[in-house]
Amino acid sequence: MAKKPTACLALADGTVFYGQGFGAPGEVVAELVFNTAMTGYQEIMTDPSYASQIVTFTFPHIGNTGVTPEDDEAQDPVASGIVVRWDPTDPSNWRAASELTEWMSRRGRVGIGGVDTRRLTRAIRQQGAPHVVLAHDPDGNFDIEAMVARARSWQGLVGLDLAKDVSCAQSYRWDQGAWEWGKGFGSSPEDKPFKVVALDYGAKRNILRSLVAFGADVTVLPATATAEEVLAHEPEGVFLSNGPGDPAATGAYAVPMIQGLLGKDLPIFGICLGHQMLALALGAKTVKMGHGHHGANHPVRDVETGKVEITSMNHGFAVDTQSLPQGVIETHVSLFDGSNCGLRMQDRPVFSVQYHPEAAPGPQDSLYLFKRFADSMQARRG
Ligand SMILES: NC(=O)CC[C@H](N)C(=O)O
Repeated sequence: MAKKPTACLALADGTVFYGQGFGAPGEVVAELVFNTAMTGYQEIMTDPSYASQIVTFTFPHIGNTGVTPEDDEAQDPVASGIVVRWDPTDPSNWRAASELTEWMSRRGRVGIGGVDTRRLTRAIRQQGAPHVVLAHDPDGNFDIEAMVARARSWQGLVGLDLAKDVSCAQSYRWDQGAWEWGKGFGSSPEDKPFKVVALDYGAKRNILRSLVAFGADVTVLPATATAEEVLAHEPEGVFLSNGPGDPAATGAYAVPMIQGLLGKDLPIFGICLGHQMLALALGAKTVKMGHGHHGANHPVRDVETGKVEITSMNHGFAVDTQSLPQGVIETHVSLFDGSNCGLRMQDRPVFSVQYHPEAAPGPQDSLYLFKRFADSMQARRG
């Protein structure tokens, strides 16, 4: 006999998927996306850019590497919930410190297993990321009509400002180390680290580690810091982080802060939300995509060299290429749909990318961008 469903997922169009609940009981409303990465579910769930989103994993064996604090991209899981094909797999990796389901229960995150994720992914591709309600009730009581109504009336991510909610409350110095791969810089005693201010709009830890790996001494500032507050640190370069929500909704703080830095002859490097907000500050526009890009194998072409990088991606908004003003060059494009994936100012060391050179999870093809940022700070020293 089929098991009684203990979780269900209701889409705003009325489609309902039943399955087995795991993690914490509860009900969440969010935007539903799919992620095609074959590994790294923990990094994905703790990436602050996933606030107010539920992630469908197209890879079926979720749980197989367990969970380890070393792989957290933030203090806690941030994605509102997850959808998987099978019940979570038992951990079989030597690094596992706990089990996925137990970790999710402790951290109050909802999951549903036993869902036909191929069918669901097709629905997401056709509809564009739908608004959904995910409920987990061990007794199996669901008010489907109320769930669909809640999904329908949810405002969605367009216009939603989430970056300042996931940002740090106070500034701090990143002292939790670097990855090994950037080493090389710092090997000689004359190497003086570059003073970098990183604006935290929901920064992934691996970005901060990567900045340090390429020679930075990183001070992290809250999302609402002003240009004056940033400049008071006398940075040699400024980094703009990834983050959740609509970039256009940060117009009250991030965009004017960036505009205040643009005239200052400072290297600026942005990733994902940071890229989008830099584009807005330069006078371009951002748009909501259909189902967005979420995965660890997206091909991107470097327009200037012709080289193709395989990249990690997580975004549902994009910079409108047509809106880039004069003096701002498109540097990278997605080979999946031609959307904008990078820009730079023609006459200044100001550049950004839509994808994630820090990986976590994903390939490390694009690490050179951290080196480019370090090189521009070195050049400024003269
Ligand atoms: N990873 C990110 O920084 C995401 C940026 C933005 N929230 C988007 O979805 O496009």
